[in-house]
Amino acid sequence: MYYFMNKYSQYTRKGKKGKAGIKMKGQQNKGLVVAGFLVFLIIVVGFYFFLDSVNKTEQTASNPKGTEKASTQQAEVPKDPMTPAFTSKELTTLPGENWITNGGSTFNQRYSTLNEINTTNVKNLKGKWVTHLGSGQEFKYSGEASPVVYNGVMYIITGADEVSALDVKTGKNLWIYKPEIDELTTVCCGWTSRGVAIGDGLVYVGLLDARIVALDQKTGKEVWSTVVDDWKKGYTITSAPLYYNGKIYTGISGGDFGTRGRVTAFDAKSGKELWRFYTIPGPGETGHETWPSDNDSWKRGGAPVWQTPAVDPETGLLYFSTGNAAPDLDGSIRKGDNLFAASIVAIDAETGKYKWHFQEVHHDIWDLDAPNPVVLFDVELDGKMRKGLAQAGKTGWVYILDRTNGEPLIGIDEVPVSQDERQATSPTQPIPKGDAFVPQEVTKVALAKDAPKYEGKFGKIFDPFWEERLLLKPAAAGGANWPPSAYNPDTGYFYVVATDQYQLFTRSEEEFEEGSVYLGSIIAPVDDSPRRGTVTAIDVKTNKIAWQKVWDDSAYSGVLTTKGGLVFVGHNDGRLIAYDAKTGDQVWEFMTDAGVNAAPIAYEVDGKQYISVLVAGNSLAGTKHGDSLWTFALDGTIESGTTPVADNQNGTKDNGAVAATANVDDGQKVFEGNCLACHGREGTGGHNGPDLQLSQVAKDAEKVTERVKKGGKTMPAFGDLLTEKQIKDVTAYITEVVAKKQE
Ligand SMILES: O=C(O)c1cc(C(=O)O)c2c(n1)C(=O)C(=O)c1cc(C(=O)O)[nH]c1-2
Repeated sequence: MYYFMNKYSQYTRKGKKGKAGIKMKGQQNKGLVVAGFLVFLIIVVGFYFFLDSVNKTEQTASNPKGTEKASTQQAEVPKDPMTPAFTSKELTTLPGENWITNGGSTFNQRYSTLNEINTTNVKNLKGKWVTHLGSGQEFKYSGEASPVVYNGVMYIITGADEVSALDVKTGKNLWIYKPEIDELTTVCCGWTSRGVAIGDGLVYVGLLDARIVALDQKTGKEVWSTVVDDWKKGYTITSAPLYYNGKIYTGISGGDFGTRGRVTAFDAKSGKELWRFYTIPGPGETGHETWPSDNDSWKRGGAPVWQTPAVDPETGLLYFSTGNAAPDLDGSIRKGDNLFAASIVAIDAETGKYKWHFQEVHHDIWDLDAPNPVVLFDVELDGKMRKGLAQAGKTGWVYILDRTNGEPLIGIDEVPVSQDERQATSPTQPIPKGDAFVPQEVTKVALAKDAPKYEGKFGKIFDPFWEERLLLKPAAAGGANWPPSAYNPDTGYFYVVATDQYQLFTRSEEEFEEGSVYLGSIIAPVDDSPRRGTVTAIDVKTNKIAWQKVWDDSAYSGVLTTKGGLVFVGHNDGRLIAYDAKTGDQVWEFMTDAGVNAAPIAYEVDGKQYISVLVAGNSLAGTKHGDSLWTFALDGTIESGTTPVADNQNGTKDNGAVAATANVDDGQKVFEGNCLACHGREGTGGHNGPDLQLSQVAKDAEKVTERVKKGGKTMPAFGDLLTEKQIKDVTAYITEVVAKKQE
């Protein structure tokens, strides 16, 4: 690429020739001395500026793996961090030195071939560096991204959609990209991003305002920007894009806003759209007949794709899983199976043409869809190597398929599933043989009567005035939600983090209005019911559980597994934990400074293995927020639990003067920054949070203030996050504006 080329490139190449010519070592060759001097100069001028100067094309040709060492200097010559147009082989190779896609490779296995850190020595693992990314501490931001690393530079995105390039040796920030994003009012599930893609000298980012942008890898400046759809209609991007074969693939979120899901391919160099595959087929396309209602329900039928797809160059297919049909919780106005919602789908990676699908829940009305990324693996079954694909559903089941044709690798039966009689039109559900990793329950209750297993009082955080409701498990949050699973070829186990919790459902009528939440009914957490998390190893040959850890909180981070026989998972309480991949025995833990709600990665620097993870909390999991990128190594010196909490760099905790009177407009801003993700716009219900317009608590200022300060079981306490003035303002907004709307 042109703009990486400059005067230093020739010298660099000469230096490399010198290195390559080890036979020349010791010669008082003038050229070599010049080359050596230049290498020295380059090192002194600094890692980044040196790399700025390298001609990528020539480097790739002369040093494809970037592994040569300087013969004229003790210090190593830094490798070229400018990413080439990665070949499909590079992208499918399981990660070792680098971690170049969101899921480690286009197989999404999140398995590192490094084993320097292993079951024997992991007890010595300590923090090497911690970098505060300077954004993302506000409650509305969730830190869900895995970093990518290429030749010494890491790229990481925060919940504020700010991208940082970090020097992996020191954690030093090389540049930071702060996108210009409008004041968004329709972000369905909070401000978050699950990562970026890299390749061909660019960093590719999906933004919450439904744009996809490419950044210059060395400066962080925007090179191109393409609007995927209109955020005002509810479209948004939270997933990491995928770079493959000169293309960028991205899905789109917004299933709860009556959008039409899709995967779109763009030209990686220009950002030009190449094709789009709608996850709700239009007239004449395969699957359109599964939307028989003659009310155009398919046009706003959801089925978003908010995970990074996987690709297998051998099958030539792009694989991804899909979200809920819309409206999520009212099937009566969208009869039929509603393809391709709650499904695993395979399309031609080059043309975007449909190949096969597997629907996990037909005509889903519970929001038990399929947001967990698909994982590809090869496994020997009955003496034959098979091309497998696994996906962990919100249903609490793992679906294991043959990725060449979408047929189950292990049996899956169609069985009737309990659905509400008014809404169901197709009451069957594919249930895999094997073990579900969270118990299944869909229980109908009338008011607070006879809820099996759950003995608590309903509606602790809101008043029980609904006439009819259902108690469900798993809840809409899962089962397995977005936190990515991993596959370890050494153990043959598929590792899943999941949540086992109840949820209340009640029916309400809802008209479609463009750009507004379109759920169809209401779901809400059950404040005093038990919530557990599970970390589960599933044997892909049998679909049976090999081991399982049960936590007393949700497990909401994602998984890294390694050749060192380890499984790393983050905990809501701030710990990063390592288990023995084979036995599930806990072998290490380390306390960081906020909720660990993102999947860790592994890579190598100067022959030493590092583990990195974004530690920034999650609004839906209700964990403590932060803005740190933590990196661990065997020679690290930072002790567990010793790093101070980062200063809040976004000013929400200003401890400023408390104004005498509350300001409703200011309260609205506080609400939109902190409450909207769960409670929805104007409090009408979002994800996990009840509809405040129906709430009795929301009418009472004292109770609102108390709830905001102290939180409830599933609602976090904001007492430490907001100032007194902000709490007053938001109380005024809720009681004077939101709750009044019900009258
Ligand atoms: O339907 C959608 O488009 C959509 C998008 C997202 C998202 O993009 O974050 C979530 C969900 N649904 C969802 O159902 C859900 O439980 C969820 C949890 C989270 C999160 O960030 O923790 N996002 C989302």
